Amino acid sequence: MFRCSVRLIKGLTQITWLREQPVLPNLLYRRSVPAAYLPSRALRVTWPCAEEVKDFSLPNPSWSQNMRNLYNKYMELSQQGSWIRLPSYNVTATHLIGKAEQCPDSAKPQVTTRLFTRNLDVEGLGFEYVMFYNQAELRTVGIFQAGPYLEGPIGLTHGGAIATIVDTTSGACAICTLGKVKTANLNINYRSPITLGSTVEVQCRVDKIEGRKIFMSTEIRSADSQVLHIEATALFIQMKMSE
Ligand SMILES: CCCCCCCCCC(=O)SCCNC(=O)CCNC(=O)[C@H](O)C(C)(C)COP(=O)(O)OP(=O)(O)OC[C@H]1O[C@@H](n2cnc3c(N)ncnc32)[C@H](O)[C@@H]1OP(=O)(O)O
Repeated sequence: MFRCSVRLIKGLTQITWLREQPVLPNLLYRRSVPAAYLPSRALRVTWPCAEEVKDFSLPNPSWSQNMRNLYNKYMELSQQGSWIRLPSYNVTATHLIGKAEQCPDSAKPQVTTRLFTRNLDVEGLGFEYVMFYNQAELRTVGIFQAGPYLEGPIGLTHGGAIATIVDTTSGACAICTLGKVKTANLNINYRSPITLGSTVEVQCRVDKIEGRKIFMSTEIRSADSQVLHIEATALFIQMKMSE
């Protein structure tokens, strides 16, 4: 599936054409697990292909009412077909292999890495978020609730944690649009602080695509849209076929 996605993507520069491409093959393309991500023998973490693999972008008891309201809004839009909820796991390789696919025996040793934004075992302490992708408009929306372990200034969210959410939400949009990418550049204007525990809406869109470069812009606003917290731009580079 990965080779197929790469073939489809190769040489494409027209946004209009990209709008017609399927989302999930880009997100869930299959590839072998790189040696660098395979485990040391000292640590043991459950392999993500286990049946009970958890999707972290579903509601949990730590979610605020604002978070639930925004989630319900985009779930309703998803049912109408314009948006798709992006599943989220705590090991990056799970996204690459896909939940439904069988683990190759060679990849079964226990993975020791965790996705940075999903590295806490207790719900609500760190990053609580869910992302939706709109394929027709090449946009993602992230609904983000900042937990108490993301503190920077007293009672406020750390700027690095905010940068992480910008990178993650705009990166997810770039991946859904072009396939595997890396962040090359991230610029953030912090307009007003995000209080710990509050819920905000992260709006990302593709500005343009030039060859392997995809330019994104992001705004973070309060749940009621009244307060502008962040304005950001990012550049992602599509990975080469050999990577
Ligand atoms: C599973 C769920 C995940 C959710 C999403 C998470 C997203 C998170 C993504 C990340 O955080 S990635 C980790 C942080 N990023 C890195 O570690 C990247 C480190 N840098 C690199 O690996 C390389 O520099 C990079 C891949 C970005 C580019 O190297 P390449 O060899 O592939 O590209 P090349 O140097 O050939 O440049 C290709 C084009 O991009 C341009 N370019 C590259 N870096 C640039 C830069 N920094 N600024 C502006 N332009 C840049 C370059 O000029 C050129 O333009 P032209 O095609 O017009 O000539």
